[in-house]
Amino acid sequence: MKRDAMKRDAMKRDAVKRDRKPGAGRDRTPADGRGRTPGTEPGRGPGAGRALLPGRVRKPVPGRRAPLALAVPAVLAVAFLLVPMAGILARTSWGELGTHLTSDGVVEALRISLVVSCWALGLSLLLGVPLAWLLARVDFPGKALVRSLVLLPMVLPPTVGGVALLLGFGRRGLLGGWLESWFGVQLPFHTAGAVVAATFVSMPFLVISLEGALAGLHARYEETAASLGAGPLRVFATVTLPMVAPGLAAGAALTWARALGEFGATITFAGNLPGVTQTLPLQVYLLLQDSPEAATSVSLLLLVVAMAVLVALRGRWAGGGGPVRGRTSGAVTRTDAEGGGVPDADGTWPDHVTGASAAPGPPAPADPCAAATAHTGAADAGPTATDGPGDGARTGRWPLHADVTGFNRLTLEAAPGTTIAVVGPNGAGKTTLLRALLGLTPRAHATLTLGERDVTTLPPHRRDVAWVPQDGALFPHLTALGNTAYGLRAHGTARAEARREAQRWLDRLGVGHLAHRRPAQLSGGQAGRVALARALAARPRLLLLDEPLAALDQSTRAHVRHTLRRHLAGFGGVCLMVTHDPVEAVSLADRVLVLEDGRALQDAAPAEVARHPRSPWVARMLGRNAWSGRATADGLRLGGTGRLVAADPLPEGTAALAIIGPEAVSVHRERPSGSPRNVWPGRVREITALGSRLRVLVASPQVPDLVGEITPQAAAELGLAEDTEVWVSVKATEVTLVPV
Ligand SMILES: Nc1ncnc2c1ncn2[C@@H]1O[C@H](COP(=O)(O)OP(=O)(O)OP(=O)(O)O)[C@@H](O)[C@H]1O
Repeated sequence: MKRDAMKRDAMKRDAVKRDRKPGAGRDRTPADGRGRTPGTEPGRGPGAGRALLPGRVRKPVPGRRAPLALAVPAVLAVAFLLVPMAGILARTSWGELGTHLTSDGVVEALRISLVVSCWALGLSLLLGVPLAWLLARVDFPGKALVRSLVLLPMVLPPTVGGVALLLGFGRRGLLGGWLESWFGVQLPFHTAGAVVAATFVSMPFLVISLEGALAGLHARYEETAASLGAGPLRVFATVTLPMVAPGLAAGAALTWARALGEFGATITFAGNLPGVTQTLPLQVYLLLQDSPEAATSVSLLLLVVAMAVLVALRGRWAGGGGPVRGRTSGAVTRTDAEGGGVPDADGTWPDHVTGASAAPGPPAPADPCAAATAHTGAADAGPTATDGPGDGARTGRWPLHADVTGFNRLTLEAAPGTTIAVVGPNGAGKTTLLRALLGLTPRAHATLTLGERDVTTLPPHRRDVAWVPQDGALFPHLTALGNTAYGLRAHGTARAEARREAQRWLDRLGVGHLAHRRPAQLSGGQAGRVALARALAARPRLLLLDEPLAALDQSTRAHVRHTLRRHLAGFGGVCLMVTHDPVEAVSLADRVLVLEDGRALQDAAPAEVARHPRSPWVARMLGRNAWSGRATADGLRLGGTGRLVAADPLPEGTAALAIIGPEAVSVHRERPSGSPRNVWPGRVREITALGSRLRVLVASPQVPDLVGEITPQAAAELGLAEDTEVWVSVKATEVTLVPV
């Protein structure tokens, strides 16, 4: 009964809260890399990387006219760039173009150029991709210096670069002699030397472009993939690379184009040997002396290639980091799955990547608990299983024990199947607690045992702890089905079976018909359900939900809450669910854990928390008035002169909270006579609708603000409006005192 009453309360409160809540994309701290527009993380990464991504520039305001003082120099700048290009076009001998471009020398130089630029691109990818990842993802001493070093060849005069290469890799260079005597490798005057020179000059384009893209890709995509069971390399291949594909493609194209046009470093380091190191730019230089028309023709060729690359890149630069919600086509270039170890859009990687057999596995159990058990069997057979005999894993039930230190300081014990709502004000440490349990933050450390298995020292992908971050973090390059199958594939389920089971999960969550849509084509609520399906399908032993229903509208919220309750009921692990929503806390949780400053202020059943909230924040979250003070013989002395009479006083001097339900507050136009012991004058500050009732906020000079709840009819009869002078009263029997 009490619980029902509390739910009703909470529902009302929920409606008010919804009005206040800005919704899914609400502001959050970027701490630990969370809570931003999906896919992007402003403020991180090198400015240089961003500078190479003109597509990120804010759209111009339509109809805005440029001030003359800016327009004139801008036009001059364009003209300055255009005139030399126009010069090439104007002076080209079009009749002889074919002859010039097919002469032996030019064809040979073109061949060398293509060989050199393709090798330079290959080398840049091989070395530059890991370097970009390191710069974007890892903090290490001297990082700024390394980044400057990477960028140096872009600003260094190429001839100086060539000299530097000579002194490093030339015959008398630091490494040159050693390279020659040990490996017989000579770089100067060899094509390999031209490749080295071109790589030296062009690799920075790849690194900064990719670093910018990686820095813009929010880490939670990779973290979520890890929580679904994917190891670091798999995460890199199946999430990171596909999501930064536009940035990588842009960087690769620029790198290739720059290598194709390389001149200064090549001639200084590798020389100008026809058929060996003489590339097209060197050929242009030579032709300029003997045959200026031919030089113009070859220049035109290089100009056209460079222009073609830039035109082809137009719009793709914008990809940079992760795709932004709502951007549909072209934002993410899917890397082909065939043989590449990259998932297809539906989700799943070729079996050779997962090591799973192509044969369909056993049919998936119909309910999640059974599914979890089935998975456990597989996991236990694997090399990571450390469960001892008699482990709950065999029965698919995993109690939780966690000792958390650092920012959070608490011990958590929970029986299998327990759902704990984690509540607390902003900054209380809710998300930090989840991240500590995942092993994702250095800010708090959790000693974690799930079943008999101590996972404390295991990396996130081997903990069997699934995480649904606040915005779901669906992988934008995969369909809903692909997202849901991700964890199954990471755990080695064969492709066909993973897809079948993923489809079943989507069906259960009511989004089966959207299986082939990508996240950008889903509404917030649909995406939330897919994120839940994905986490549940991964068959975790501990499920972490960070405000799972926050993005949903009221009716969807009710539906998904119902579905979630059903699935959580069959779940053999523990579920921790961060929420600001009292309805969620009350209707889904067996326990409510109240955090404040990283500590557990209260950990009790929802009804108990509602009856005796130990913090004003929780009381208010549950829609109740909460005043703190010190117990007196007949009630509570509030700060200042305020007094409150309670029917069940606490020992005098006890620090306590007085909890008053809004329905217990009566509002009058005249001072009431009769039984109420608590009567104060006040003024209506605000009236808000809450379902079929009104909440009236009254400010009083004698006590803290008080919220009362009345019917619209009563409000009309009292003639209430903002600023109306009123009296409020509360019976002593309606005041609950809770020691804090
Ligand atoms: N990476 C970080 N570096 C430094 N401080 C951080 C980091 N992440 C979080 N914090 C701080 O730790 C405290 C707890 O943050 P946390 O995100 O866990 O709170 P929360 O309870 O989840 O808050 P909210 O309700 O706003 O999501 C806050 O004071 C926050 O500013």
